[in-house]
Formats: sequence, C-alpha cells, structure tokens
Amino acid sequence: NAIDQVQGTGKNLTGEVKTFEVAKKNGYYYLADETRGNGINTVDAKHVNYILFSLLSQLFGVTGLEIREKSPTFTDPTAVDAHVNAETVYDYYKKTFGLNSYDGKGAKIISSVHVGKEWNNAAWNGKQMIYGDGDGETFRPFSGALDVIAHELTHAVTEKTANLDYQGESGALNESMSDIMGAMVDRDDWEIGEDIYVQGEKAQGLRSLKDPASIPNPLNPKEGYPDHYSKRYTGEEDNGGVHINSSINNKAAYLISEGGTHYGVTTQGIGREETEQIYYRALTKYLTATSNFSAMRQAAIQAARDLYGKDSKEVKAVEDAYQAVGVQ
Ligand SMILES: Cc1cccc(C(=O)O)c1OC(=O)C1CC1
Ligand SMILES: [Zn+2]
Repeated sequence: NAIDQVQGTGKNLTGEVKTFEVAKKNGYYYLADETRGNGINTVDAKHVNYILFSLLSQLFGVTGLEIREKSPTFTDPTAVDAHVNAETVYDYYKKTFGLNSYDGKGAKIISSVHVGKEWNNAAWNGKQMIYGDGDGETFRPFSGALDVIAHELTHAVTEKTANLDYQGESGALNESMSDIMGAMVDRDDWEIGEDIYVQGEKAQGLRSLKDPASIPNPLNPKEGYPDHYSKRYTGEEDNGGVHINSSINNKAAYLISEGGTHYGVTTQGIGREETEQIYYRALTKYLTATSNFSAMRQAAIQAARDLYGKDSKEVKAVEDAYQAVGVQ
C-alpha cells in the first residue's frame, strides 16, 4: 500500500546505532511506527519557544514538523532516542501489565523534540510528550534518557487512571509513580535522569530512589532529598514540593523491591517484578485524585494482599517499608 512499515536505523545520542520502525511513503522515510497501538510518531518542534509550542500543541494539536529522510537512515540522534525510547516504554507497559499504550486503547504516542531553545525540561503536556535539548551545561537532550521517557509516559498513564492532583501529597505520589516506573523500565539502576544530568564527570541522577538523601534537594541545597515523612517539604514551591516529597514514596518502593534497614526498620525485599505489579495495581485500582501518603500505603497493602495473599511476605514488605519512611 502507499505507506510501507520498514526498519529504520540511526545513531542515538550516545553514538549507538539503533534500529526502529519507520514508515516509507512516496520515496521518503518518516519516524512513524504503525506497528505499536495506533502508532508512535516523533516530530521536530524546530526550537519554537516552549510556551508558544505548548499553546499550539494544546489548542490546535500542532505537534511539529515530520522528520523525514530520503533513506531509512535517520541523522538526528535526539529524534532517534525519542523514537526508540518511546517504543521501549510502549513494549514495557504492554508486556508487564498488558496495557496497550498509555490509555489501554492504543492511543497514538506523539513526541516532539527540540522544543524551545536549550530548554532544560521534559513534560507530558496532557496530549503529547515534549522534550527540550537541555543547555549542555546542566542537561543533555531529555529524550536521551529511557527513564525520563518512561517517567513522562507514566504521567499519561496516571492521568488516565488515578489522575492524582498535581500538588501536595497527591502530586508527590503522581511524581513518585513516574519515578518508580522510570526506574523499572530503565532497569539497571535506581537513579532518574543519570543519562541526561550533566554534573561534571560524575553523572549523578536528578533523583535517586535508592538513596534520596545522596542528591542535593534543589529547594534546600544543604539537605538531600527527603527519605522520611518527617523530612517532607511543607512550602509552596514546586506545587508543594511534588518533585521533592516524591522521594519519600520512592524510597519505600526501593525498600519493598531491594530490602534494607532504614532508620532502624528492616524490610525484606521482594524484587522488581513483584514491586512493579503492586504499584501498578495500586495506581490503577485504588489510588484516586486526592490520595495522600497514608492512602498510598493502604493502596499498596491492599494491592499486595490481592496479588500475593493477606499474610504474604509481600504484604509484610509493604508494611515494613512504609513504617521505615514514617508513613502510617
Ligand atoms: C525536568 C523536569 C522539569 C519539570 C517537570 C518534569 C516532570 O516530568 O515532572 C521534569 O522531568 C522530570 O522530572 C523527568 C524525570 C526527569
Ligand atoms: Zn514528572
């Protein structure tokens, strides 16, 4: 037919040659994968100012210019990473939870790269994923990190399910679900954004689920991110610290999976496979828009009971982990 689905290749931001699904139409090749759900499309925002871009995207559905090549070799590494990483996140949700795209109905996944000028940001804007190129000092292009793309797409999953209000404790849980799934998709570590956050030679993550306090808290740099409820941020910035207090729940998820002794409380870890099922079930079956940290603990306990039994080691791990981070 007029549009063929073929294999494309191209170097990503770390110079690795990647292969991915592209569309061939009228002799040109496009970053359009029609094999997953209703499609995964990666387009170029051509450095349009990010505020103007967000208006165009949300009001008029403008997403950017099609990225096209005369051969199946793609030459924009930022776009290659956005496309390949979106495919990887799609496959994770399908394989792990049987979820077909972020809405369960195969919703088309659109990513716009090169939004803004050296924009240090990435976001799910309610309709699509948008990525800045970073300023090269603090951040490299945001599409280069699989955990970032999983984080952004999980915002879309959350919006279609619990739809946790993006402020205060529910907002911190919204952020934490994105960090937890980000760490589960990018399975080799418990850091978020380590592939894009340029901090001298030691590329530290933006946030760490393993040891939140090891990374300076941007709202209180002489402290690390909070790893106990008593250390939560209670100010107004960042919608009440949604990117800060998320670390309290992130630490609980880490303890459930990997185990450990935290503030004198010991948790026996149950592993990533069971932990991701507990959080996905809590997010999609029990959490609501106004759930707070206490409701999160209850939801995770109930999800573990459903999946593994009332007196299971999995339920015990959830109870111990939330006790360790001071959430009742
Ligand atoms: C860099 C950034 C700024 C503002 C919002 C988000 C957001 O998506 O919450 C954001 O992206 C992340 O946190 C991703 C995980 C690195
Ligand atoms: Zn986020």
